[in-house]
Amino acid sequence: MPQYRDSCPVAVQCCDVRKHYGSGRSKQDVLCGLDMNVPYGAIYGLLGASGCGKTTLLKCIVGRTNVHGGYVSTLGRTPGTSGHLVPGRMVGYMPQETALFVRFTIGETLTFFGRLHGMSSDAIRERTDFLLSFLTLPEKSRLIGQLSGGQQRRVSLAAALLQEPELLILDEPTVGVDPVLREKIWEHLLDIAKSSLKTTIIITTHYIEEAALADRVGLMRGGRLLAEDKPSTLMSTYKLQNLEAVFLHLCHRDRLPNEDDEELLPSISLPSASDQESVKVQYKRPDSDSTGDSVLLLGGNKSTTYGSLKTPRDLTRGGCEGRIHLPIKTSYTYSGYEDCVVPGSPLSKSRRFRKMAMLPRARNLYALCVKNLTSMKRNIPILLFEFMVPVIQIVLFCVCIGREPRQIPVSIVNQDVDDLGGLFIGFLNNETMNKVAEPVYGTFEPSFTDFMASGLIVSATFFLATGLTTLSFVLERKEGLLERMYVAGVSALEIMMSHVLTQLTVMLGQILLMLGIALLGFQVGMVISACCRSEMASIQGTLGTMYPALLTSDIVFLFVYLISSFKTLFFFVYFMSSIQILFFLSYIIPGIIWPIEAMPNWMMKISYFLPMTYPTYAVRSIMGRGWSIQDSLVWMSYLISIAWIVIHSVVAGVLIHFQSD
Ligand SMILES: Nc1ncnc2c1ncn2[C@@H]1O[C@H](COP(=O)(O)OP(=O)(O)OP(=O)(O)O)[C@@H](O)[C@H]1O
Repeated sequence: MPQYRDSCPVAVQCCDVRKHYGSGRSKQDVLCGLDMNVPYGAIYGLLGASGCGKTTLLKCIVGRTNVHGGYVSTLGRTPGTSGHLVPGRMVGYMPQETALFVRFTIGETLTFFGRLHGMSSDAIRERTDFLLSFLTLPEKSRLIGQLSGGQQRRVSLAAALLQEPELLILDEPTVGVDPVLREKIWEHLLDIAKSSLKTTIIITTHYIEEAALADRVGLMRGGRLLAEDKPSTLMSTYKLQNLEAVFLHLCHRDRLPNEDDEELLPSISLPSASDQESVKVQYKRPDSDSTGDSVLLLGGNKSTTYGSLKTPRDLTRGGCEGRIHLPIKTSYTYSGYEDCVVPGSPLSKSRRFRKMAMLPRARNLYALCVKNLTSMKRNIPILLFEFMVPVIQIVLFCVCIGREPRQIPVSIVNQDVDDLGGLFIGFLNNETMNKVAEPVYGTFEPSFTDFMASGLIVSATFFLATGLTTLSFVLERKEGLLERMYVAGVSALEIMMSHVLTQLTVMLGQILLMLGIALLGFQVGMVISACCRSEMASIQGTLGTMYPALLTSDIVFLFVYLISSFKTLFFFVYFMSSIQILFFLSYIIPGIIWPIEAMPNWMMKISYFLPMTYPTYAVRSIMGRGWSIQDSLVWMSYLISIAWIVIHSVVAGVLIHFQSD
């Protein structure tokens, strides 16, 4: 039995939780000093109007977003701290959106999440079979995209139930589900909560009466709980027939802070209070004559309450000096569990950092790579497109550039006085002219075609990978899939690495295809000479240098993460149009079209630091001059590529971390 069950009977505890979005004038307070207690093994129904902050609260509970005040404890610890499996396999999360891969089958979807949770193949198969029959789903080979809306929601529920988590969080699971199935889902929830598994369930719903089946309900408004208790207790306390009436009654009674409460809110003037100083406060209930007093222990950023009075809402905002408005309206929502010791604390900066620096896990990488490859397999037109574009590029390039000139119009400027030259030229016609010598090749090594072909190969694959991976990220984020993967314990670094690995495979194929066309279709000299060279070193070098070229694609992921943090396709379009600028950065400055030696000195220096400059030169030297890994230019290309990868990964990781809210 986990340790927290002995020390604390609550699976989830929120104390004075505050959370806002935005800053400055656009700051929006979403959670305003919310307190919540979810007993272990209970079904907790979270009710509230649209936009009152339910989803935000759930995100705080699963550790997907940081709180700005107060603390959250989930299954005994602060969510998101290192070593805690929340987010991870201890929590099953069904978001509001269906959040499924539409091109996957039901079986593939559940296998993907099972792998992320470290389940064996047998366990996945067994649970899949059970969930399919329990949720009356069609056979597992059916594509998600071909299921009805209700069936898709049931698959989403199955993915949350798959690993039999200790905490199940369901954000409106019964929306769009028929009444029969809704009843069945509730039966199952009651079953798993009461069985030996003792799963704790938090469920949000707009169907208030459905929540009467829960062990405990929390009625939420304006970012805080108006009341929290057993449904029957709430109804008897307020002498009302149903939960809906209780909710309406509480909403009428409640007025949001700063409305017109001056005479109701007693205020006190405090002397300057330093950390851990205690202050005795007298208070009076607004709706009765009863009075009492309470001792508050004040801290710099926190305050703790002794007695029945809860933490003053304005304490943290205004600091410990001056007037404090006591939140009378919420001061009597008794939270219970007085003796509970909650081993949680606000997420500290050092903990955040530890979480960010987490090493990628092979299990997650494997599951993500299989997912990426399955996505590719299911999207043949896109895959063909990925291979066709570089082919078209190399063919057009070889057809149009570097060939022997023909049909060139020639004119002669003749300045002799007697116009004898003009007379002579007048006698010339197409038959008079005859070629007197074969054109001489090989004067310049490498030729212009050779010069550009290497750069083209490096950059053609680069652009396509950027666009397609970005698109996949934006869509996954938009459909809530990224959120779901994060809650399953996947890190941003793992998602990024899985895309690097799968794109590398595709890019290797693209490069071989382009080389084949350049060699067989157009006899590009440099490719021929590289292939004819028999020394082992040359072959190794040629292949080896492909890797820096491939790895430079990592720059993709900086853009990918920046863009995927925005939720609309607008930014994808914006990104694609900014390719104009990227053209200069990737074709002109790295010396793909024209040698960098012809640039001013300062520009040359900048060029050396760009990700494609060294790999392009290295490929050119290996193919044209037979250089190998021993040559400085070749190994420098590796170093520069690796440095770019590290820089991008760190920058992308930091950006994602701070944009995750
Ligand atoms: N990422 C975000 N950035 C800015 N504001 C946000 C963000 N997420 C939510 N909000 C805002 O916070 C408030 C609460 O949103 P939340 O999704 O938590 O509400 P909810 O109670 O779950 O609503 P519903 O029942 O309609 O799903 C809303 O006003 C919403 O616009």
